[in-house]
Order: sequence, then structure tokens, then C-alpha cells
Amino acid sequence: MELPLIGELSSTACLLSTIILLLSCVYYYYLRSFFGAWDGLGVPGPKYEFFFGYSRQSKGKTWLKRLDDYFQRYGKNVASYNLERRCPRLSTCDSGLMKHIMVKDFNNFVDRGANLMTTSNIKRGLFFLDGPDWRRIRSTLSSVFSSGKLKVMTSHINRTGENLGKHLLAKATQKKLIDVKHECGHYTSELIATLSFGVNPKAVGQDDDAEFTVHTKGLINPNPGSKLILWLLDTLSYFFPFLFPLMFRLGVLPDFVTPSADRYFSSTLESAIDAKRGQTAKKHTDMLDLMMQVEVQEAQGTDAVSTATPTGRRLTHEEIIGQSKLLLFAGYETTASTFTMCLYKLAQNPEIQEKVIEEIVTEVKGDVPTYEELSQLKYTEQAINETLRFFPPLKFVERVSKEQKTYDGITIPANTHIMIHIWKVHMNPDYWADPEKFDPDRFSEENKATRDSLTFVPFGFGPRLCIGQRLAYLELKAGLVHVLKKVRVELNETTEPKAGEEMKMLDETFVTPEKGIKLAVIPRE
Ligand code: HEM
Repeated sequence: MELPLIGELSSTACLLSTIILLLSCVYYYYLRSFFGAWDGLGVPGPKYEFFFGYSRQSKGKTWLKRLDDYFQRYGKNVASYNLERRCPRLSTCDSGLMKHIMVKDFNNFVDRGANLMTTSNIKRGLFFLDGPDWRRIRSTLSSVFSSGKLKVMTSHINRTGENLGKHLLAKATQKKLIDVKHECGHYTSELIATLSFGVNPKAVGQDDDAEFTVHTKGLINPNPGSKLILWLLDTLSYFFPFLFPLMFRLGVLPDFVTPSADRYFSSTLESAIDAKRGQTAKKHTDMLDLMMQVEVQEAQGTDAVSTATPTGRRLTHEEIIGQSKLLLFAGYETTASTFTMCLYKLAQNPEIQEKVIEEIVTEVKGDVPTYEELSQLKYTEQAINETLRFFPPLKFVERVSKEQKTYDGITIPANTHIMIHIWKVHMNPDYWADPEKFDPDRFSEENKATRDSLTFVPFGFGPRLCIGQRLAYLELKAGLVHVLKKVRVELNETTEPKAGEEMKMLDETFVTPEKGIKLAVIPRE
């Protein structure tokens, strides 16, 4: 074997060093292109230190805890850079600034910039849309959630609620414990299926998850293998930001939406739409019916955006399928986890549970509550709100700024990714006295009148507020009425966490207690 000559070696080394130097220069200028955005603006934060300091200072801590460290150190507004999106990032829990972003200067912060890497048409769902598409579809969907439509939905909700009440009473009579998340999940999954597209999976009362529930749970929940790949790529993309979009385009990245669940819902929805088209002169009650009323027939060659009416109320067939999938996803986990945590908190605080029962008994005259009676349940709503303050199903909401502007001395550069940290607002002692105490009276009319409304934002705020907020309250109140008319919930020696222990969640994205929640149910009469 011939050995390479010294001269050849040095020229190879020279070539390699030049390439490395060139790549470093390109990478440096690439980072500089967005890494200077906070310079001279005076907003405190780790900024450049973020790059390495993020992991070094906060070893072994979850990202929420790490962020908490930053809030402690820098205050309510923390400036850094979002390496994945290649833009400045502002993390905030400042109710004053939130008011500018979410309400006063909303037009500068319309977009959420949520880029879901998927080929599914759920991407056409309201949550993921920006700009004119978001405005058009938001105004169309608003009519689906009007008081009149919600009133009609109450009878569907009562049917499912009654079944849940009877099922829990049977468990109570048999002295069986209940897995609260399982029962509440079946309630909300049955409701969202019925209300969204008139299909009843009859989930309530079943031991196993119905096919519908399995797919709803799995829709945007990559399997552990995919999660690991996504996590690795996510970490690598801090150094090679082009990696994520490139691999997605090449089709080698796991889809964020589970393909089997996506196919299941596409075919279920297409069948439901076909069946509905075949019907003549019927009452329109579910969300799919309502969306079909404003559908633009693509077959007629009309383009939804350019032919939108002045009120912007038009939807294409593809958008209807996308909205339906999104409503399933958005409406299932959020409401199920709130119902679960509310029952848990009521079991932990029997005197508060007693007050809720008392109100239900006083206000709800018959076996099933009317829409009007549900709206009279003030204390019950206070208990739901206090649960949402403790356990907001979404930890943060996002916005992207259009132009650089200054609000109360804080300058936000253009194209900044803003993360509004709901959990930090809700647990902030500057806004809430004794935040760790569960106290529904914080939401009494008198207390509400003296509180800054931006300090309680489980559904977001302003024009991009959760569109399903009123439906969620309706489902939660009706659920509580049907359950508490039949049974009381109590802690049991198997209930986790034990008194004084912190509740651990499976991950930081959703409110899913690591060990589930088991409660005893006691018949009320
Ligand atoms: C306790 C239950 C729920 C909670 C806590 C919740 C929370 C949220 C939050 C925080 C946002 C973002 C708002 C913002 O950026 O300002 C949101 C958006 C949204 N939610 Fe909910 N949600 C719940 C139930 C529902 C239900 C039942 C539905 C529909 C069936 C729904 C549909 C949506 C949609 C479509 C959006 C996107 C709105 C837009 O971008 O215009 N949510 N939700």
C-alpha cells in the first residue's frame, strides 16, 4: 500500500480547513441574520447565552422549570431567540403587555404561526390558519357556536350526560372505584362525535375505548418511536435549522398526525357528508350540518377565497373535513382533562363539592337541566374556573408580530414569536393571593370586578380566543350536574397523589396525571 505524500496530506488538510472555515462563516452570518434582533432594545433575557446556557444552567430540569428560572431572573418578559423558526422570541406572563398583544393591537399579532408538519388536511383547521384564511373561516365558524345553536346542542349533551350519571351510579352501587380520566374522556369523546358530525360512538359506560375514542386520542399524538426521532431532530435543528423542513419535504420525517387516525376520520367524515347530502328537508343540528350550509362547491369551479362574501362566510369541502378533524382534536382532550381535574378537586375539597351540589339542587328543577338553568349555575362555573386556573389544558398561546412596535416601554421586533405563558400568569402571586389554594370564590362577581381580566386566560383572549369556550362550559356544567345529581366523589386510599404530594403529569404539554386518578363514588340518595 502506498502512503500519501506529506504534500498531499497538507493540501487535503488545507482544503478541509477552508471548507470548515467557509461553512463556519456562512453559519455565523446565518445566525447573525436573526440573532441581532434584540440588540439595543433593552428587553432582558438570556439572548445569546440561550444557545448554550439553556442546558448548562438548568441541567435535569424540564423546559417549564427552566423557563420558570428565566422568569425569576429576568422578570415577566424574557427575550431570547427561537432557533427552530430563526426569529426572536418573547416569553411573557405580563398581563399589561398581553392586553396590547391579544386585544388592543391585535392587528399586529393576528397570526399564531403554528406550523404543524403534516400532510393531513387538519392543517386547514382554524387553529393552524393565519391571515385572511383565518379571518374568513373564523367568521364562518362563529355562527356554528352561537347561543341558538348551543341551545339546540344541549339536548344531545343531556342524553350523554344522563348515561354518564347512570353509569357512575351503577359503579357506586357496586362499590367500584372509577378511573376519572377514562369516564370523563368517554363523555367528551361521545359528545364531540355527536356534536361535530352526528355520529354516536356510544363510548360512555364502556370499559374499553371505542374505535372512535382510540383514534381521537391518537390523532396528534405520535408513537414513542416517532417522538424520539422528532426529539432528536428538534435538538439537532438547533445547530442545523434547515434539517426539519428539508426532511419533512423529503418525506422521511414522521407525520405529526397519526396516518391511521387521519384516514379513519377522513373516511368517517366523507360517509357522514354523503349520508347528509342524501337526506331531504331535515333539521340542521350538528356542526357538520352547519358547515355544509356554507360550503362552496369546488365542482362549480369557485374558489373559496376569491369568491368569499363580504362577511367572508365560505368553506370548501376540504376545509370542512379539516375543521371537523380539528374540532375533534381541540374539543376532546381539553374538556376531558378539565372535567377530570374538577372532579378530583371537588373530591379533595368536600365542602366545596357540597356547595356545588346545593346550587345544582336549587337551580335544576327536573332530571335534566335546561340551557337556561345551566347558565344560572354561577358557583359551579366558579369551581370550573378555579380548576382551569390550576390546570390550564394549554400551557401557552402563541402569536407572531408583524411590525416592530413599543408598548409601555417594551419594544417587540417584527416577526417575533411570542409565547404567552398561561400557567405562569395563573400561578403568579403578583396576580393571585395564595395561588396554591383552591378557592372558587376568587371568581365571585365582586372579586371578578376588581381583577385584571388578562390574569385568567385558559381559553386565550381577544379575537383569537378559543371558539369552543361556551360549548366547553356547557359540556362541563351539564357533566357535573348529571354526575353530582347521582353520586358524590371522594378520595380513596388508592388516589394519587397522596395528601401533600405534588401531582406529576405524564408530560408538560397535556394535563395527564402520571398515575391516573382513582376516586370512590357514593350514591347520593
Ligand atoms: C376546557 C376546554 C378548552 C380549553 C381550555 C381551550 C383552550 C383553547 C386555547 C387556549 C386556545 C388558543 C386561544 C388563543 O390563542 O388566544 C384555543 C383555541 C381553539 N379552540 Fe379551544 N379550548 C377548549 C375547548 C374547545 C372546544 C370544546 C372546541 C371545539 C369543539 C375548541 C376549539 C378551538 C379552536 C377551533 C381554536 C382555534 C381558534 C382560532 O384560532 O381562532 N376548544 N382553545
